[in-house]
Amino acid sequence: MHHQFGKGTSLHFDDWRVERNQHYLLLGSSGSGKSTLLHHISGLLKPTNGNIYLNGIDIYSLSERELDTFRGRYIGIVFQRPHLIKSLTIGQNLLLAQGMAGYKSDIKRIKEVLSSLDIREKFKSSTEELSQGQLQRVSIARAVINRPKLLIADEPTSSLDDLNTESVMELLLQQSVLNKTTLVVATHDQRIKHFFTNTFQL
Ligand SMILES: Nc1ncnc2c1ncn2[C@@H]1O[C@H](COP(=O)(O)OP(=O)(O)OP(=O)(O)O)[C@@H](O)[C@H]1O
Repeated sequence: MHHQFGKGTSLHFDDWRVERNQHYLLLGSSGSGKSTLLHHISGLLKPTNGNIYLNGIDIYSLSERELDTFRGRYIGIVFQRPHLIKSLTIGQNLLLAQGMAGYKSDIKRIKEVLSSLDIREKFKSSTEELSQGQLQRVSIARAVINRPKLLIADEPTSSLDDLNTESVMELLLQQSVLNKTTLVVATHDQRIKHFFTNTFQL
């Protein structure tokens, strides 16, 4: 696969096959193209050449609208920062994620996911009432709420101390097992290497 940014950087990626329910670490130094590749596989950036198949579907053959729904249903993304909507409660943020994927509201599911992340009591709280660690849990909750096939995390630990790094990694692995989701974590953080047997080096 290949990506060309205008007349600037040209990136080449070897073929990468990701097996269902496995955990993968995407490693590469700064500028090697980790975020670009994550954008490709998240359905956010069409590669200049090459295809991305998820569940047998060539995702960039979908219309923009179909791809939006597909992404909401099958791909969960944990960004470095939570990106929650401040004017909504935690519960409402998760309801929105269900709606965006074309699903009906399922409050039982929301409470179940919040419980599994130990923040069930924050359902009615506003985002300002939560600590950074709790917000990161909400962001993991939002990523798994629709039981995606693929859970992607971009540098989830680079700004965390050692203790929080361990705990976020344990949560991501636990949630991927609980929701039967393939996990892909991109990082240059050597501290989390030992959590993975599968690595893809850029
Ligand atoms: N929108 C863009 N326009 C032009 N060049 C870009 C664009 N996005 C990324 N690049 C270039 O592509 C290369 C890869 O960038 P990318 O962000 O994918 O790397 P990365 O491995 O995620 O880096 P980091 O670990 O520093 O976040 C870099 O040289 C970057 O300058």
